[in-house]
Amino acid sequence: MANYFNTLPLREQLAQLAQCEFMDPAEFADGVEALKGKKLVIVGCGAQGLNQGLNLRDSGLDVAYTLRDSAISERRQSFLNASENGFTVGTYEELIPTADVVLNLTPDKQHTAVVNAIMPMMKQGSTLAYSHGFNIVEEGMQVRDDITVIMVAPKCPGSEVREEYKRGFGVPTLIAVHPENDPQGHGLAQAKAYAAGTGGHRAGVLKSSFIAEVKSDLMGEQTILCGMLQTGSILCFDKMIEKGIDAGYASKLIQYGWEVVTEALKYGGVTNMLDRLSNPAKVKAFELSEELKVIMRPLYNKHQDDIIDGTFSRVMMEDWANDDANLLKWRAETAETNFEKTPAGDVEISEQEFFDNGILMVAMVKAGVELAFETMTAAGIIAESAYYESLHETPLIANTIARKKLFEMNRTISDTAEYGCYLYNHACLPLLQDFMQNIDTDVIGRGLGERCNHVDNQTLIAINKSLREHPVEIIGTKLRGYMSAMKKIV
Ligand SMILES: NC(=O)C1=CN([C@@H]2O[C@H](COP(=O)(O)OP(=O)(O)OC[C@H]3O[C@@H](n4cnc5c(N)ncnc54)[C@H](OP(=O)(O)O)[C@@H]3O)[C@@H](O)[C@H]2O)C=CC1
Ligand SMILES: CC(=O)[C@](C)(O)C(=O)O
Ligand SMILES: [Mg+2]
Ligand SMILES: [Mg+2]
Repeated sequence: MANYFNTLPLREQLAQLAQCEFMDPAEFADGVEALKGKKLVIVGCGAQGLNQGLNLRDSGLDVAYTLRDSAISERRQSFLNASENGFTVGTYEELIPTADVVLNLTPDKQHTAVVNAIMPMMKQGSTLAYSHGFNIVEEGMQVRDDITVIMVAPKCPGSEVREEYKRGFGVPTLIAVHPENDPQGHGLAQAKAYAAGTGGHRAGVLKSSFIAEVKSDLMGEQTILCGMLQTGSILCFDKMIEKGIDAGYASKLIQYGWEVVTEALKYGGVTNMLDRLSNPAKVKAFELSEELKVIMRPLYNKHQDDIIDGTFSRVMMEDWANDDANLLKWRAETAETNFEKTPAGDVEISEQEFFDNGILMVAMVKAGVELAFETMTAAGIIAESAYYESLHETPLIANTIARKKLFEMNRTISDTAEYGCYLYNHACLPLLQDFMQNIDTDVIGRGLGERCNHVDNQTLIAINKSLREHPVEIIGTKLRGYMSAMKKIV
């Protein structure tokens, strides 16, 4: 198999990257009807598998799980996830031949093996569904001609797919039909029904392509969503300890701070996040963010370039072939960081204090969101897709850090995302060393205090204009307008 994207002429590559159409909520008027009475069999019951299955069942669909024999015989967590939630669990032989739709929710690294194992058992005219296009786009998986191939990709960690559904909302979702596999022409109807079943249609659905989803998802997860939050956590914590801030306070400010400051993003974009600061703090956060964007832009470009030309996938797949040696090593190293090893203190931090004492965190989020958005759109990704993959998903990732720090984030995201997050972290830590030399507790840990309350009007006017006119804010205002059912988290 070869990288599918790299086999296409540039004309087709650009066309596929640009596939992105915001779907009017009216297009989901039929809800899950296209899948009603169909047998949905999910392969894998992990982050996406369990949470999507719970939502699909609550939406009235017939859902069962098929797991590899060892998961069942050893009663592994995936077996417990499915059985303890009352789902039928069976082997491939028992369930795949009965399935109308097989949802492949196993780790990307396992997709080729899994699809090769289940495809011979899939009935004529059935459907194979993915939640990330890696196997099709980066590995070039060839699926039997009679099988419909679709994708329903939540722009969100598995845990929050369920939490937002339970709140009566959902998460932005990209859907696609693989152009090489839509023999009955019902791929889109099934993808729409699947998206409605997960609740994605309440937040917003983009009619995308496997290529557009992969090339944006890999970029968002490696940079702003996971890489920036990991690097920012480590740098901000170590700086506060160096400057004598209480370790428990520093740990809590970061662990919960990302969630608090990015919740402001969710409701009102970067503008609202900075508006939560005092004017002197806003000016400081803007200046730090501009400095960070200059330093980090080459790194964001490199990540996007390596994703587009397949270098990232090739390097990661070499680690897959080496039994995940680097992934496991980097996971263990992350666990040994001071931030991860320091429990959050039993100290009260008000919502506003997270902003006032976390100016650098606000600056990092602003820089990461804008850089990721700018880099994705420069690579041909459409603004709506880039928005969901940068600004909107950041608070959803921050929710996982609030639960159990970087451990929980890296446990909840896919192994693909985790691998890319570590690549970014290893490059960004040294990149920001000089920048961090000039950082003090006024922007992380203690805040500006009252000594600084003068702001030049022209400067503030220019900053407010710049914030409001960034393209991520323009498209964000439009897309958040469709999210009337969005619920508060903090
Ligand atoms: N994690 C996330 O938040 C997101 C993930 N995705 C995509 O969703 C898909 C699933 O990812 P995710 O939910 O993170 O995966 P997880 O690692 O959380 O779960 C994987 C599941 O697959 C099973 N599994 C692992 N290896 C095999 C194998 N060789 N054969 C059969 N089953 C296997 C595991 O069970 P056991 O090992 O017990 O057999 C487990 O149940 C991926 O394509 C990912 O890119 C998309 C958006 C977000
Ligand atoms: C959660 C999500 O959207 C990621 C980061 O893309 C993933 O886990 O692969
Ligand atoms: Mg993603
Ligand atoms: Mg991903």
